[in-house]
Amino acid sequence: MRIRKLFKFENAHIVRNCSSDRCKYSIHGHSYQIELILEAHRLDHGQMVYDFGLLKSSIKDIIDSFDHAICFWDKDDPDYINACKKFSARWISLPVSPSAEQFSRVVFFWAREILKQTQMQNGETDVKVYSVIAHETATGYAQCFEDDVDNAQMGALTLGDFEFSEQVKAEWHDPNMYDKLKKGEKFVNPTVVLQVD
Ligand SMILES: Nc1nc2c(c(=O)[nH]1)N=C([C@H](O)[C@H](O)COP(=O)(O)OP(=O)(O)OP(=O)(O)O)CN2
Repeated sequence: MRIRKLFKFENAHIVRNCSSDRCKYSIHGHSYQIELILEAHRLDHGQMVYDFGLLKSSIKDIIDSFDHAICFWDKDDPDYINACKKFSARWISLPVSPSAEQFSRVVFFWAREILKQTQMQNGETDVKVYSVIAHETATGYAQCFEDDVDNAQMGALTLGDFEFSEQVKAEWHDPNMYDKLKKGEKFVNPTVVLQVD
């Protein structure tokens, strides 16, 4: 059984070395839509794969890091990186170039790591990320599966290789969320989700 939750954000980037001229030399933005697809072979006590409300804390926060932010590949020109950091309060440094393909890998990777460290409270036993679809435009998307996340040719993804600006971190429900993730600390699910907007 699979469920799907949609997340949206506005983000700016340059994707170096691609074929599209406008894309590789000019900062431009997209209204992204991210489809997070979870799979389980058993239902929880609420007869759900995973309560949608539980996706509105750490997983939503980390995806929302991209919103109204500029993200850049950490191998880009240092002058460009410094300018991004100087003129945008919200930025994310990525170990991979910000193509739609890499957005789908990065979101899959983060969601997988958070779920792995989540202490479930309502009988969820084998819920995992099945796929992530990153819609970059109304006409183009990239879809990632688990073997893509772990494919070294596509670029290694490790938690320590991402960096978030102070403003991004300050807007999370828990500004220490990413440090907790890196340290392998547990994310304890609430027994009741009070706010569902
Ligand atoms: N496989 C990929 N191809 C392209 C990516 C990408 O991430 N993965 N990204 C871009 C650019 O970011 C570009 O802005 C989007 O390209 P494109 O789909 O050509 O955008 P348009 O709005 O012009 O598309 P229309 O279908 O003409 O509306 C380029 N390629």
